Amino acid sequence: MALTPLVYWAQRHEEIYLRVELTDAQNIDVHVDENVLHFSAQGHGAKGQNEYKFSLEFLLPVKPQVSYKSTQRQVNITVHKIQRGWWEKLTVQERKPVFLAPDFDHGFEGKTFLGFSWIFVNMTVRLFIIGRDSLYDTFHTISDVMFFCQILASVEVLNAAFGVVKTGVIPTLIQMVGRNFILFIIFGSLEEMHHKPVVFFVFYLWSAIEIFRYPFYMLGCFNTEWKTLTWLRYTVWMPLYPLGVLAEAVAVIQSIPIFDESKLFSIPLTKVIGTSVSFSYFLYIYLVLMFLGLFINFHHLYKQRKRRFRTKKRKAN
Ligand SMILES: CCCCCCCCCCCCC/C=C/C(=O)SCCNC(=O)CCNC(=O)[C@H](O)C(C)(C)COP(=O)(O)OP(=O)(O)OC[C@H]1O[C@@H](n2cnc3c(N)ncnc32)[C@H](O)[C@@H]1OP(=O)(O)O
Repeated sequence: MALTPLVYWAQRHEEIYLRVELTDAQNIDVHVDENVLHFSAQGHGAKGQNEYKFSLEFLLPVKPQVSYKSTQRQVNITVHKIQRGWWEKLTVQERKPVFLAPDFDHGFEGKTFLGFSWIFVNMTVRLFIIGRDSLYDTFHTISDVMFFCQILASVEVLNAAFGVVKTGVIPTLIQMVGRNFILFIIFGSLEEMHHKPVVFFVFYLWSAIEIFRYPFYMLGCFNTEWKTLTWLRYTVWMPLYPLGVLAEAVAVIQSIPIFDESKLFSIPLTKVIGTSVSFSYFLYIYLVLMFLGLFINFHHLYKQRKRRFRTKKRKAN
């Protein structure tokens, strides 16, 4: 007897993603006929090894060509919308089919937002309660969550590279490389940096922008906009980005004598010469790259801001 598998769904403006919970699926047949997706396969699902089937009639027109990929754990199906836009639900039926559920795996923005909010609130509260002393132990109290958030945020580069979101790969890459370099190399590898107040300024400036940016993306996923939030997302970076890069530059400069002394990451030259090239030479080059990166991303964000507010004005007319 054919059973129904569990199906999770998510959407982007141009695509629908279905994740069918079937392990080792075989004899897979997926096709769209008159806007109805038909799926059948043999595999191991919620009711053991069996034949599983389902059909879904989409809310709005989709292209008849579907693509799918079967992994050991699931079958991933991608369907392309004919018209770009956000659907309020997936199917035409009034009631959602029982086997269908939203796929929250696509919502990394939510987790990253929670992480950065925790950082921002925690640092603010500690500053009010402990005062200046809180500047000296930011790394010990915050770094684990910051590592987690930054690793999650690195997904943004993949999203940009695979065209999941409409954003440039280069600005996203600059942002990711820039932050991870400071977090993992400058702060992460040098214990001497952990108690410096600069850690507080870097973490505070990073998280201050993200508490506006991620909710803005999250609302975008639901095709919703809150004007004040949009304004904040496209304005707050103006003072924060240069200040953030300045704080990062201070961290790099403070780390140079430590790298020189410890010889960490220095490149040993041959025994005949008997010396090594200090990592600090790379850091001097990096300082120049930082301001180049700042210029590229400042220009990018300025263009995004103009595009966003120009489109809004045009829509309003
Ligand atoms: C090549 C390597 C070289 C290495 C050199 C290294 C040098 C490094 C130097 C630079 C160091 C910088 C380190 C960083 C410091 C700081 O962060 S300081 C603190 C302040 N920081 C900021 O203000 C920057 C914040 N960051 C950003 O804004 C982004 O990361 C960005 C990449 C710089 C720009 O974002 P972008 O996505 O391009 O712009 P948006 O307008 O926001 O988005 C475009 C559209 O895409 C949609 N979208 C994007 N992401 C998502 C998502 N996750 N989910 C859903 N949708 C998303 C977004 O909604 C937009 O769509 P539309 O609304 O339809 O336009």
